[in-house]
This record gives sequence, C-alpha cells and structure tokens, in this order.
Amino acid sequence: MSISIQTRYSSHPEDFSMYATQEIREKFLLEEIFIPNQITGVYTMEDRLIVGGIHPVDQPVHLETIDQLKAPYFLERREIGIINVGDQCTIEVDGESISLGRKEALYIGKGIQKVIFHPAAEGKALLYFNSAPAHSSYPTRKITQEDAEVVTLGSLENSNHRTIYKLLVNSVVKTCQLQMGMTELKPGSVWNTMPAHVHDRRMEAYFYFDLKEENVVSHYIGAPDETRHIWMKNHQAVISPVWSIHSGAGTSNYTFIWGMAGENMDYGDMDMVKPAELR
Ligand SMILES: O=C(O)C(=O)C[C@H](O)C(=O)CO
Ligand SMILES: [Zn+2]
Repeated sequence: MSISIQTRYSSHPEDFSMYATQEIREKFLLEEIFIPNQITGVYTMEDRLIVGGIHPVDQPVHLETIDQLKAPYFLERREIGIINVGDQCTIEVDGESISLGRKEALYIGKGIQKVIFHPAAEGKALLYFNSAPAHSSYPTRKITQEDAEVVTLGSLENSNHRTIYKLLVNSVVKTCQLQMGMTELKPGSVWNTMPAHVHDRRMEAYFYFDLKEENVVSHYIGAPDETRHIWMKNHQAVISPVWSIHSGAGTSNYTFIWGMAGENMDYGDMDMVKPAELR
C-alpha cells in the first residue's frame, strides 16, 4: 500500500483545556506528510476531512481507497482539492493528464475512479490535499493564481500584511463543501489571521510552507478565552476544530494553505475576536 491515513477523533473544548503540550501535538499536529512514494495523512472526525501529502519520487503514486471509507475507490463519495507546493508534475484523472505547477490547485469531484500522481520531471512533486465527503459530482478543474479571488489584508505596521488567494471557493469553482486557498505573508509580516476568528459552521486545517529550515511558526489553537500554542515547522499541518481559533506568528514570513469543510460555504462567515479579548 502506498497510502497511510491515520484516524483521529474529535475533542471537546473543555477536555482540550486540560491537555499538556504532547497531547495537543498528538491530537492536532501532522508532523510529517511528505514521505517518498506515499500518500500520508489523517482522517479527522472534525467534519470527516482527510488532510495529507502526496510525494511521488521515482514511481507513480495511486490514490487507493482506504479502510476507513469502506468504498471501492477513494472518491466514490468524496471530493478532493490538491495544491502543489513543489515542482511541476502531472496528475492523471481517469486517463486525462493534467500538469500542475507550483501554487496551482486541482479540484477532483466525486465519482472519479482513477487518480495517479507522477513524479516531477525536474525537482520534487509535493502535493498537499484536503478531501471531504461529497453529495454531488462536479467537474475536475485546475485553478491557477490568476483564476483565484485575491484579497490583500493587514499592514506592515501590524506585522500582518498578507495576500489571500481563494482558490477553491464557490465564486471560482463548484464544490460540495470543500473550500481551500493560500495566504502569502509579505516580507516583514509574521502574523496570519490576526485579528483571529472562529466559525462553528466549519472546521479548518492549516498547512505551513515556504518557511526556511531555521524558522518556525507559533500556531494558536483553542477557544478564544483558552488558547494554547503549537510550535510548527515547514511542511507541517494542523487541525482546527470548529470552536478553535487558528492563527499564527512566525519567526519570518511564510505561506500557508487553509482548507475548510462543514455547514456552509461562505468564506466570509467568521465570528471575529478582538486581539484584546484573547486569553
Ligand atoms: O490570513 C488570514 O486571515 C487567512 O488566511 C484566514 C483563513 O483563510 C481562514 O481562516 C478562513 O476561515
Ligand atoms: Zn478560519
């Protein structure tokens, strides 16, 4: 098997407030998702999102079904969004070859039976993905940064100047419940998602990249009045339950991918938390 997906159950916010550092890391952090010639990740019971990485090095990697799905193929009742954080590579979708460049996204809908990820011709293929249960079949679509809905937020004065590329959102592509995009921090800015927010309607996962070896991000998790932090390195992902803020400050600027699933598909539906209200 070239696919390994670990199941993780949900946590209650009152239980979460008792967790020590190691327990928080084991339950929410994905430390290593790029393993050569593997698909590696977590099936979280938070809205049943599957979060992971695909890293074909010297052989093609197939999106095989996993035991958790009890389905003949992975996308029988699911959709998947893939964002390339490595070099250009090819993905075969039921026989059609699609070339995906760095920072481009691919949406593949429910019902597609055969997905094969090929190694990059030059460099490394590093594909980050989120997959959610789906009720309808929508067409496969590649989304480039030019197709994205783009918003710039924050300021250098507040160390949070950043550009949000909304790649898989309903103004750009039709999906059942998945939303994904990418936020790039400008040089000198280190804070993402500050002011912070929660959205009980959707869970979220973050994946940090473009972070140099010696740098780290302190990612904040927890209800707004009971926060904790997780020190994260490049190419690590973190699960944010619906009751949790998801915000971070790095020792440098960086880029991250956000992905959501749940009740609605309204990116702007957020309950904002003023910085001074955080505990
Ligand atoms: O920097 C930001 O702000 C974000 O990227 C926010 C995420 O997109 C998010 O949390 C959406 O709910
Ligand atoms: Zn959010």
